[in-house]
Amino acid sequence: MNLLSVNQLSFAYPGQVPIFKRVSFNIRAGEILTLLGPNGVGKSTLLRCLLGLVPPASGNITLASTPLDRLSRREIAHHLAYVPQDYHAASTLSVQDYLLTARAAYLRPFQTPGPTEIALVQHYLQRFRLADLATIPFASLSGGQQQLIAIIHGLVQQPRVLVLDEPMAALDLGRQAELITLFKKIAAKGMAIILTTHLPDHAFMLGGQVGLFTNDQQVVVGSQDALLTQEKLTAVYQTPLSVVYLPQLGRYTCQLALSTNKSTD
Ligand SMILES: Nc1ncnc2c1ncn2[C@@H]1O[C@H](COP(=O)(O)OP(=O)(O)OP(=O)(O)O)[C@@H](O)[C@H]1O
Repeated sequence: MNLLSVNQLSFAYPGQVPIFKRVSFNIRAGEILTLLGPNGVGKSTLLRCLLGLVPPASGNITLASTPLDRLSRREIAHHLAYVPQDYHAASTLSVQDYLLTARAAYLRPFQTPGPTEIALVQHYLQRFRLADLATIPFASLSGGQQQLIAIIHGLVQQPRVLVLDEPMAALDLGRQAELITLFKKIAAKGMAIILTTHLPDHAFMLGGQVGLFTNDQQVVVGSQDALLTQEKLTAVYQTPLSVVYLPQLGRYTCQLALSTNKSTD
């Protein structure tokens, strides 16, 4: 069964040319979809459409068999968690209190989180070896720490579909490896994951489907073999790229086709 269906979706900001036209794809339980494309092409905008935060010009989105526009924000939050790119909240909440807000959709009005919610937050903080940050104000964390806590916020919500906007942009290589491993593990247990990234290697490591934003307002969704080719990626990013197979890792890598030779300019 599809958890999320996007059918012929088009979007334009008021008075502007369309960002994307007639995008269609389905996400089932346990699937990973990596969205790739240049700066400003519309990746975050598509994610905001999936959240119902901005209305499409045409087309429709179905979440857990119900049209998205018939679901309340609370109902959407039961199915879908969103980790935005601009999570840098000037929040004075402690890390633990900030993470507890992820459970809001499951609490009654004015009900405060209890031991079950606190244990869930502690579980994820410990899993990421961040338990000592629990009492620190979220706003005082480093950029990478804030990004990790924002991702944990999405996990604490325990959604069926986890949507993340450039979740690895501020993370060191060790944390990126940890996150890619975790995403594969939770996808194997049934959570669907949609994320954006600027590194095709993230897609190669994650496996799953790819959504490639082209420069003509299209988003092509399909297999890595079909879409993450040297020719297609070079055309999308408008710079020479080299896609080569790494036999020792059993996967492809995409590198900028720049050498260390001195420029002759
Ligand atoms: N609220 C808005 N009103 C008008 N235009 C907007 C708004 N938000 C974004 N845009 C424009 O829509 C286009 C797509 O922006 P979006 O943030 O979706 O791109 P992106 O692919 O996520 O970019 P990046 O990789 O740089 O994060 C950009 O040209 C941006 O300037």
